[in-house]
Amino acid sequence: MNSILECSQIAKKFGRSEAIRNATTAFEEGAVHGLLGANGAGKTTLLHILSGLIYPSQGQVLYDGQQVHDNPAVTPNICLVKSDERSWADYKVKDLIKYCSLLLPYWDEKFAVELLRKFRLPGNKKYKHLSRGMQSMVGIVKGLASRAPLTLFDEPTLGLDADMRETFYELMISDCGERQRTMILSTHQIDESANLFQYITLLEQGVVTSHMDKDAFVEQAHYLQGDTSLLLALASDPRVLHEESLAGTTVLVWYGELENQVDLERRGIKIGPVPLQKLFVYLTRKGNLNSEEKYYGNFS
Ligand SMILES: Nc1ncnc2c1ncn2[C@@H]1O[C@H](COP(=O)(O)OP(=O)(O)OP(=O)(O)O)[C@@H](O)[C@H]1O
Repeated sequence: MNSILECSQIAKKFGRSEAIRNATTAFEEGAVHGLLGANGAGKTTLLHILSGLIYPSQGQVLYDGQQVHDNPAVTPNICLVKSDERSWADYKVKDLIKYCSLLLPYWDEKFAVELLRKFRLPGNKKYKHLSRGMQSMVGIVKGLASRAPLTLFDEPTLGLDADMRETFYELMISDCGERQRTMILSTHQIDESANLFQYITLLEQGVVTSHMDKDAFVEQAHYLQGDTSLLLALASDPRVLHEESLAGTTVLVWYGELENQVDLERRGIKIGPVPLQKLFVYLTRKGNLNSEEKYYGNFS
């Protein structure tokens, strides 16, 4: 698959703190990408940089080989849906939609009206008077009806109920499939959106630690469950992300090649898949443990 968006050696400093550090990655065209990271990992900052909304302190972003920042030839292809649109507060929904239609060159008015009806959004209400979930819906209408070739959603399902989240996922899949749009979506609702993603980008403390095919990413992880005396011999391997033992049985979470799978199974160890959300949690915890001293050292 071709890459439509590439960023190389991106850094972003706010004062003395570094929100993004040396981020280099590329996003495949026509795919749905999941941007995952713990609170404060830098997802919003990275999405704002990728969309051209804010400048990196260092590095560059290329869309289809062209500079994103300060480039009017590229900007119309990109739509960013922020998680929090503070500047929309005093505008009515119908005026915001009108504004989007003027701003976004690929705007599909018919689709926008269909979405407004589907989400039952009241055109005459001001954005600030909408519930949190309804505010998210306005963002979703903007992002989907923009029909922008590259659409970035920052936590688009905040406050949405389960039915509306499912509706959004279905709309997203069908639009991406039919129109070859590229979408990058940051979310903390990993389990339920896991099926959407073809690629996963992992951000840890401002660093892109992984960008890979979602299935390949998940297939690298295994639960190993069985006799403690057998499994504890493996526990010191750096590929072990997590370990817990109870009453003679141990569970290890293994991330990486499992060379001796057949032998382990022969010795009674049960081996199973790790869901994406769990894998994310174990990877994040391990990353945090490794850097704990650096981050909390100032308080001791
Ligand atoms: N305008 C700003 N000024 C100062 N620091 C900022 C600013 N924006 C972000 N940061 C800092 O940059 C880091 C990354 O923040 P960011 O909002 O990008 O993370 P995130 O992954 O989106 O977090 P969350 O999942 O909690 O929304 C945080 O430490 C945050 O405090």
